[in-house]
Amino acid sequence: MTEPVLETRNLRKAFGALTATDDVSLTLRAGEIHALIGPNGAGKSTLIAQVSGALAPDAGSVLLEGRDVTARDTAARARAGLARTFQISQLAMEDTVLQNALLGALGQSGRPWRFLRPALADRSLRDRAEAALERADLADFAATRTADLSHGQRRQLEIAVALTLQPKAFLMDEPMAGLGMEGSAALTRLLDSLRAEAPILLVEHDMDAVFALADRISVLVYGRIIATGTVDEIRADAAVRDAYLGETA
Ligand SMILES: Nc1ncnc2c1ncn2[C@@H]1O[C@H](COP(=O)(O)OP(=O)(O)OP(=O)(O)O)[C@@H](O)[C@H]1O
Repeated sequence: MTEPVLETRNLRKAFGALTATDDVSLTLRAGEIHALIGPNGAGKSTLIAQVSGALAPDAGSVLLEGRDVTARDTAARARAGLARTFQISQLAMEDTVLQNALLGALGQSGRPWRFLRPALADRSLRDRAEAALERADLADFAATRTADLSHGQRRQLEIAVALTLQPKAFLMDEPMAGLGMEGSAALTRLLDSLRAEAPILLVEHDMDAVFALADRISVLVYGRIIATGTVDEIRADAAVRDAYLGETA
């Protein structure tokens, strides 16, 4: 089997007496959506924070394309191709959709942000930002003020901003949260097609979305992975049903 795009090995993080992630090893392979599910407080956000570099593990490592990035900070991991979308929006609400996408492209080019105005005239940056908007189904909204987008469109814009980094892997923490049926359906379609460009490690409570999208699911309970498998395998797993899925499966 080819090398995973992203891998965690034996990640451990404790907060005082509480072990929030306990010896977590998982892989993200090219072309897949790997969903991470589990009850509230299971350690999902703590795990994502260690993968992104926001939180240093007590033990274990994170590998991107086989390279150990555990010592690198979030900015260095982002430059290396790890794209994260956030639970709390990082978008500049008064700027247009295109300006937000340009900020992403500009961030990757390493130029200082105060050069946004010249950047609007920079053909290569503009092309990259416009291509990302097109990819996220937002080409028609380039000139729209970001605050005027629907909730779901803002999520699409966050993904467009991440796409300007030309990522090797996505980390997504509850992208469906707060979306209505229409927004969830649009985002599900987008994620479904994105996996071909870069695999997605997806933390998500919306089980309809997880079951529709995931190639593999890992179930985290009290900081430990109790099962990893396909949708069918996870739905049929007695321990998972007891610990988490209950009647929803
Ligand atoms: N900075 C911190 N200091 C102390 N305890 C923390 C800290 N961050 C998280 N925890 C604890 O670690 C455990 C795991 O939390 P985490 O937020 O990772 O879970 P989660 O699976 O993401 O939950 P949710 O689904 O509610 O987002 C929880 O018991 C939480 O209270």
